[in-house]
Amino acid sequence: MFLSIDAGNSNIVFGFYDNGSQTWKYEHRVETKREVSVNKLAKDLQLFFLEMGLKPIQVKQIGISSVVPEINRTLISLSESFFNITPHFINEHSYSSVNILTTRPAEMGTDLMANAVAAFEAHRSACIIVDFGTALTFTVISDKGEIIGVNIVPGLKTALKSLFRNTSKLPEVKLELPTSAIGKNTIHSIQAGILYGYSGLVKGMLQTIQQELSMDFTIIATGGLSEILTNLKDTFDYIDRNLTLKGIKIIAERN
Ligand SMILES: Nc1ncnc2c1ncn2[C@@H]1O[C@H](COP(=O)(O)OP(=O)(O)O)[C@@H](O)[C@H]1O
Ligand SMILES: CC(C)(COP(=O)(O)O)[C@@H](O)C(=O)NCCC(=O)O
Ligand SMILES: [K+]
Repeated sequence: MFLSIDAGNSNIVFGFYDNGSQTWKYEHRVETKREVSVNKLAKDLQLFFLEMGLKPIQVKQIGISSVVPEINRTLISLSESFFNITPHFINEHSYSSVNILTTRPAEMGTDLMANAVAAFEAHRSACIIVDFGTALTFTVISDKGEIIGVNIVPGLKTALKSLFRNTSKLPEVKLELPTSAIGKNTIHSIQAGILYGYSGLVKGMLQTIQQELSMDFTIIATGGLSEILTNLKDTFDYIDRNLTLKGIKIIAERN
């Protein structure tokens, strides 16, 4: 099995690709804690392996993308101690063949790079990837697979949490699309505001980008919150929750 580790600002995702069935057969998610120890992660994984009837020796290769530098060392140590494998830790040198048309290519999140590589590998067309994570990001890729640019907005949950934290009377609500965009009580008002507001943001951003470049793109959604805005299902050509895991595997295997 190949193990992709995708360390995001909210979750560390361990995705296991089974070569036999050619599927992402197992997935384990843990909350991202900046202070986490190797031991704690190893114990979590051990329990997961026990539940799934897996053994560490079944993992033959590991690729890691992290946008949380505080835990990089921990993830590398975990790969070495739990799996006895030196992982491919993705950095800006891992994808030197990809043309990045931004002014500071090294700054770009390796998760966004992984998304871009996986999307272009699958579709071979100009794409925009909308990643619904802690941040909501739009990554624009040309029909030659070049990274044209990125757009970063607070994610749905991040916006909601910030509203809750910065007000006295507003509660943290469930991220569920209400039937009406006009709120009739506080909870409904927040849900309508965040969910219909973000639907408009996503549609508007995609339209603005496509107009600016005078071309159409294949639109791919990914990330933990990619299925919350159910009213956007016609806006996306594809929803692929495993896009980042796939990209990590492709990049690691090329290196
Ligand atoms: N299946 C799910 N259903 C609802 N919320 C989810 C699901 N998966 C992840 N989330 C939440 O979505 C948010 C973004 O998750 P994720 O895409 O993993 O973020 P990141 O990549 O920034 O760590 C987090 O708050 C996470 O708890
Ligand atoms: C934009 C991000 C915060 C997204 O992270 P996530 O929401 O997946 O946790 C991450 O890709 C990042 O820290 N990027 C570095 C800045 C950049 O991509 O330009
Ligand atoms: K992510």
